[in-house]
Amino acid sequence: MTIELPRVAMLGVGSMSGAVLQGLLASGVASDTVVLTTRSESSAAAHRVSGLDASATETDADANRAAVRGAGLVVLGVKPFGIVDLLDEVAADLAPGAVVVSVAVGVTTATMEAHVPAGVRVVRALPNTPIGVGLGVTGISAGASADADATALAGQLFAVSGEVIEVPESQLDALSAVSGSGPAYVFLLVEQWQQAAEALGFTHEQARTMVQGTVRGAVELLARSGSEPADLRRAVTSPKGTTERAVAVLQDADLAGTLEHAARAAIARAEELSRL
Ligand SMILES: NC(=O)C1=CN([C@@H]2O[C@H](COP(=O)(O)OP(=O)(O)OC[C@H]3O[C@@H](n4cnc5c(N)ncnc54)[C@H](OP(=O)(O)O)[C@@H]3O)[C@@H](O)[C@H]2O)C=CC1
Ligand SMILES: O=C(O)[C@@H]1CCC=N1
Repeated sequence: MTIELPRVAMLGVGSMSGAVLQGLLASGVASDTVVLTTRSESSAAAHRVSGLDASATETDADANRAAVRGAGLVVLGVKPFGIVDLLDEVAADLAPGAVVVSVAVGVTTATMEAHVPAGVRVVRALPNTPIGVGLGVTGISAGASADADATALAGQLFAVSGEVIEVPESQLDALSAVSGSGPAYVFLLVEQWQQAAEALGFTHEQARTMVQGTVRGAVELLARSGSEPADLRRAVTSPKGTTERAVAVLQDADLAGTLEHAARAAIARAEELSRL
């Protein structure tokens, strides 16, 4: 999919927005469509090495304001507690009708709308880092200020590199607790599973091949077969066989309950962040 975007200003380009940027460039968006800012000069310099227009607030106090001038899309990629200050900094320089998209967890569109001029349209998105390899999952919600065009434009940023789910804003932090944070859950599972394999006497390399190869293969099989995971699990689990014993141990650990508990802890933290 190739897309036409207006000039895009990305304010704060770290792990998350950096992955969104990677996805955009991989999809064919021209690098001169995008202007970037970071806090540190070292981060901006790293982007300039890749031929991008990047400046740092550390060395140019006007960097954020300059970046948003004339930008039709402004992507906020700073930490949640930095969003309001950043909006106050750039508000007077936002183009009339600009679409401001925040990827921050916790900070509501109503909060953001109170810090931008009338006519600026605010959208929230919660992507995840696999968007950098074209396999993102992004939740998106329009603020009261955003019309369908604004939401569609913002959605394109993420749809070029994965799936986009539009949800009511009241569900966005819960979506983040599933798919936004989700890659961390998968990486933790892989880490701990590899540790278990090493405890059984395999080398780190062997454990890596077995666990990562199995995860990749199982996910691909799930995607290509179109089957339910429970059916594929049953196909591995021979009655009275070995997997049955292992799965019984895992089921005793109440994985569903533990994952729900983890997600609720993330949602509670998003609520705390919304009050900072
Ligand atoms: N990481 C993830 O998987 C996800 C993160 N998010 C959201 O993304 C946002 C960013 O998180 P993450 O990418 O992990 O954080 P990072 O710390 O990796 O990135 C933050 C970026 O903001 C820059 N920055 C900080 N202050 C300013 C400023 N005043 N002006 C311009 N740039 C600034 C930093 O510059 P420098 O590099 O110089 O420090 C850095 O590039 C958060 O709000 C988070 O809630 C949402 C979904 C998933
Ligand atoms: O941990 C965080 O706060 C961010 C939001 C979702 C994933 N990372």
